[in-house]
Amino acid sequence: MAEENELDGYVKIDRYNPVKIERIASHYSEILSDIGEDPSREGLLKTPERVAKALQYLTHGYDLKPHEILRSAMFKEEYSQMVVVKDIEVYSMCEHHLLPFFGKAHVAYIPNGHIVGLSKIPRVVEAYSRRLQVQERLTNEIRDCIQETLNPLGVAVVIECKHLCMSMRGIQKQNSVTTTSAFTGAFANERTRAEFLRLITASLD
Ligand SMILES: Nc1nc2c(ncn2[C@@H]2O[C@H](COP(=O)(O)OP(=O)(O)OP(=O)(O)O)[C@@H](O)[C@H]2O)c(=O)[nH]1
Ligand SMILES: [Zn+2]
Repeated sequence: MAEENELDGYVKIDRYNPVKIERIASHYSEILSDIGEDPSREGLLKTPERVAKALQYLTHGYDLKPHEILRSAMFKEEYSQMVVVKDIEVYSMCEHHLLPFFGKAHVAYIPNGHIVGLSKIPRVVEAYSRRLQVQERLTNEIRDCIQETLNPLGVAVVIECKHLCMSMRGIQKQNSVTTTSAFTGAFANERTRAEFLRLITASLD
């Protein structure tokens, strides 16, 4: 079982649950046979176990507690301008095909007496993206977690992703990007939302 630190909701993801690994691996051994492969050939001998570990890693967000992650680093501060963390890499798996979708998340909030340790925002993105997801729910869950924990004046989340289920199979559109967004509070205001959108499209150079 992944080992949990009760204090901050983090989980050591280098520890695998051996019982689950064995079970998942045995399912994958059958899947290999079902697709016409020979699971006993040399190159595939360790594949079921590798896939089981990869899958456990790719879904380790279920073991994380994003609200606690945020609560572990909240600081009283009178800063009341927009805080934006942009270009956060996202790697998730679509719940319909178990294929990856990946891209970037941009997150902003307007503090209301408290700020949060900056690294905790990408950690929240990780906690929700390392699960089976649809992009819309991922977007809303990140927004809700920040709103519920930090109680800021507003939260904004924009996610842009490519879905492999739309490029390497199915409709096979290689370049389509899906954008989702979710806002609360002050971001209902058109000017505030426009400032956020300007900041996430601005470049540092
Ligand atoms: N809204 C939403 N849809 C998604 C996401 N990821 C995958 N999908 C879609 O989920 C849908 C599942 O539709 P189905 O018709 O049941 O599955 P399918 O026959 O494999 O569909 P195709 O992909 O069109 O071949 C597809 O349209 C996918 O593009 C996501 O994050 N959000
Ligand atoms: Zn899909």
